[in-house]
Amino acid sequence: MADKPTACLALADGTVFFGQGFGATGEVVAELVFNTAMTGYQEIMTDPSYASQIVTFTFPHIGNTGVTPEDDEAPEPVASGIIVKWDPTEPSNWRATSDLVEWMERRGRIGMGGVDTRRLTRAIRLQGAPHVVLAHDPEGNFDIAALVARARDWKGLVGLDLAKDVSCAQSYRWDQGLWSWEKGFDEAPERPQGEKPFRVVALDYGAKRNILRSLASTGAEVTVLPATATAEEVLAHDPEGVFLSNGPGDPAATGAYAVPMIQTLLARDLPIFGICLGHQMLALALGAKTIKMNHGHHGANHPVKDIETGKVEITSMNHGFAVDSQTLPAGVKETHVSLFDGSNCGLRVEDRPVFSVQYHPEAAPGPQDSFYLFERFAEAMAQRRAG
Ligand SMILES: NC(=O)CC[C@H](N)C(=O)O
Repeated sequence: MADKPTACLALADGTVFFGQGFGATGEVVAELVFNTAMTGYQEIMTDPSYASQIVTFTFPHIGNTGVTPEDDEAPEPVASGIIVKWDPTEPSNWRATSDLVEWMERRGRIGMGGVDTRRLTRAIRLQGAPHVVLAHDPEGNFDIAALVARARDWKGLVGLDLAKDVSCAQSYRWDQGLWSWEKGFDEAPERPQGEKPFRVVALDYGAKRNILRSLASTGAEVTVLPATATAEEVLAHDPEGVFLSNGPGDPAATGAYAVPMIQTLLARDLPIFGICLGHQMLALALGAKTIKMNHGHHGANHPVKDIETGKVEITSMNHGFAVDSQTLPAGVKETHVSLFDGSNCGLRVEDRPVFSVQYHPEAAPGPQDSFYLFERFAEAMAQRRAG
């Protein structure tokens, strides 16, 4: 590390970490979380669910595969910043079109290297995801007291509705490729001759692209609607299935629009599938409650048990809120639990094709054990078609 630190991370409790800044300069206030994935930093940074969060990576080598537009989960990085063990290295990857530092600089995202990320991760685990300010100044001038005060004054994610901010402005038809566990990118799904694709409406609360690709690859024609779309607007597309996406912020803060919209849809006989924020909002619409977790789950190696089959899936995770399984009403079954802490990871409505999971079956990055959930959704639509 050079002599004078050029980046500074101030926690609301007064703890300060110094390091070398890279990417954009300036300062940003956010919640700090740690992510344990070994690869996929670009997908993580562009996952819209990371709005108002800074990610510290526990894996030490971040940046060494560069960046490529193919790996963007959204048009821009959404995470407010990143903290890494050491400065990103020169990329060594035939797919790379740019390096991480330049990419972050052009897109206004602050990075800090040279940090003891193990110590930082322990601090997050002990005190819960802290409110922080990350500052990068090439001159190394920091007003520490002011940074700590700003972190302390920030209200945090509880009660914060961010889904409608990161959602698309207008509805559109997904036509940007496919992805499937068996075929990888961009191979057309094989559908029986003459069979029409399923009409799926996907509500965009901050949807990752690989979710939309995965839906399309199971034979769906996906129409994406903005977060604030009403039930009437959804039903005007005559959907055969409705998908509720992942997204940032507090699920309970979407009560003004998403939850009542989902309740109206639940009165119809429609397959509904939700992921992450979509799972939490579906639970709220069914009458359950959500809670803020201590430090959440962020990584690509989280074991989850399917209670009904006993099978364990290794999953990709990114959430700081969770459904309180004690509050699931009669007729709603818990289907999956985290083997790390027993928290709720899935639900289904008994005798109806309505289900959701807390984790990310589309991976990006992560293991692909859970892709079967997209097939389950397609199967539910096929059954509905068959009458
Ligand atoms: N990935 C997501 O959809 C995250 C959902 C929600 N914002 C949470 O942190 O729990």
